[in-house]
Amino acid sequence: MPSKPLLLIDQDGVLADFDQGVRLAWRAQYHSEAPIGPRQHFYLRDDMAPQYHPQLHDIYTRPGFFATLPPIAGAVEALHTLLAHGLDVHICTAPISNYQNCVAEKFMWVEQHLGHEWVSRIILTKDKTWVRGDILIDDKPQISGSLTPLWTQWLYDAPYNRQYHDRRRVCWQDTASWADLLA
Ligand SMILES: Nc1ncnc2c1ncn2[C@H]1C[C@H](O)[C@@H](COP(=O)(O)O)O1
Ligand SMILES: [Mg+2]
Repeated sequence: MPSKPLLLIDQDGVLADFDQGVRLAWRAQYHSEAPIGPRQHFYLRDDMAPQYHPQLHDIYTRPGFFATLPPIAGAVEALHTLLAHGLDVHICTAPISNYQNCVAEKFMWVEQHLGHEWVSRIILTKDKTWVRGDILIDDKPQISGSLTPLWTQWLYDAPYNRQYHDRRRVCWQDTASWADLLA
């Protein structure tokens, strides 16, 4: 690992809690728990029966969904710590194809939770393999794209990726899992 690696940090599932946002929105609208089975797949719809897919889609495409996602525990503090230690930290995030609310709201989320100076650290792309970096911290177990990535992925821990043991695993609250970035 280079002494000061260029870090790419995913947003949904690493900084902003997409799953919890869906659960909260579902509860608020339907006054019941979201009908999500055990989390085994990256995409939430793959852990939900098909009859609920339209309601799920409606939730995550509506205005306000991405802007109001709760932060993942420890994420905001971790990013400030990494920057304070001199690392070159960027937020590398893919918008959904129904981009109308998602794109602006991802920027709003970063400004609200990390501060305005972090907005210029956002890299928005549908294909993360085009982005240069040393390490990409991302919860998605299979990141596809048209290039061979220059970065190495560290898998951000989530229930739906625990069957993967081929990569380093990170969790903000487990400070030992990323402490060597600060060395
Ligand atoms: N768990 C998820 N289910 C459905 N859609 C998801 C999930 N996590 C993220 N997404 C969406 C929302 C994001 O804008 C894009 C890309 O996510 P990323 O964290 O940048 O890979 O997919
Ligand atoms: Mg993600």
